[in-house]
Amino acid sequence: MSQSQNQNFFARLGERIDETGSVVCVGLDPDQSRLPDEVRDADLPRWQFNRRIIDATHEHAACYKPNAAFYEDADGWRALAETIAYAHGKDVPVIVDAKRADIGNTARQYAESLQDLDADAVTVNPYMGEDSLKPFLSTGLGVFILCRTSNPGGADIQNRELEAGGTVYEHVARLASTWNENDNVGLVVGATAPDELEDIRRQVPSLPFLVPGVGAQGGDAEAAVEYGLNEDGVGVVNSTRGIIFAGEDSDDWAGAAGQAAKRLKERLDQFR
Ligand SMILES: O=c1ccn([C@@H]2O[C@H](COP(=O)(O)O)[C@@H](O)[C@H]2O)c(=O)[nH]1
Repeated sequence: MSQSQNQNFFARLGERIDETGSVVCVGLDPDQSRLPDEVRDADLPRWQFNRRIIDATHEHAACYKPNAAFYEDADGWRALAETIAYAHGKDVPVIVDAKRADIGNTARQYAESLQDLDADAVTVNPYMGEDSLKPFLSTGLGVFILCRTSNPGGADIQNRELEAGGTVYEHVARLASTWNENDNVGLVVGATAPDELEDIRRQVPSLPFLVPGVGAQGGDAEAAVEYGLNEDGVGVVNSTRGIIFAGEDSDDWAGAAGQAAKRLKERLDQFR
């Protein structure tokens, strides 16, 4: 277990938010078809890209969020491990957006491999129920449970009304509270669903949210801050393509990412 995994994730995240004055979660999804020429021929281009993005953005980053989908090959896993170590060197916690869950025996392997990678937190999918999440909940990892996702189809299942009353996403939010025995549970709630964000915040005032969907997905930044942060001001708002590819056509692509992270921090600050 790393030093960062010894401290409660949300306590550490709260400290980082205080240190930087930022609730920006910078996504690190190094789409290989969009990497600048400068890093394409390097050893581990995704890692070289991330290193430059981290250098340019860390002052404005409450945390980083690499999405596992962009690393799921042999070189990718190495690039992800280097990226996490480098972010830690800058004192920034890392959420691996992996949306994991499985039967307990398999989920244990997922949880162990994320701990080996030195992730600080992970996203998980609640669809398979409590036993599929227990291996994550019982670690030192922060665990963000998908509650109301930002994609257009997020409403298909998550907004369904239950016969017993309330919606599926409300049920997930309530269950998540009961699974929070180790104070390490948060929720993923998209900024593209501001009404649901407000509703979920009312149901669970103390859980921190990871709010994706501002930037490229056009979500509501004000609602993301107003409802994404818990009563202690802990929670983060993610933007990925809007930051890391802000300078896609520029020679100073890393500088442009730094400026985009700073601009988002300042925009979100207006609502804190
Ligand atoms: O509901 C969700 C859950 C996860 N994501 C992930 O966040 C980033 C968003 O990237 P943008 O470029 O800022 O759109 C990406 O990794 C998604 O897979 C999400 O968008 N919505």
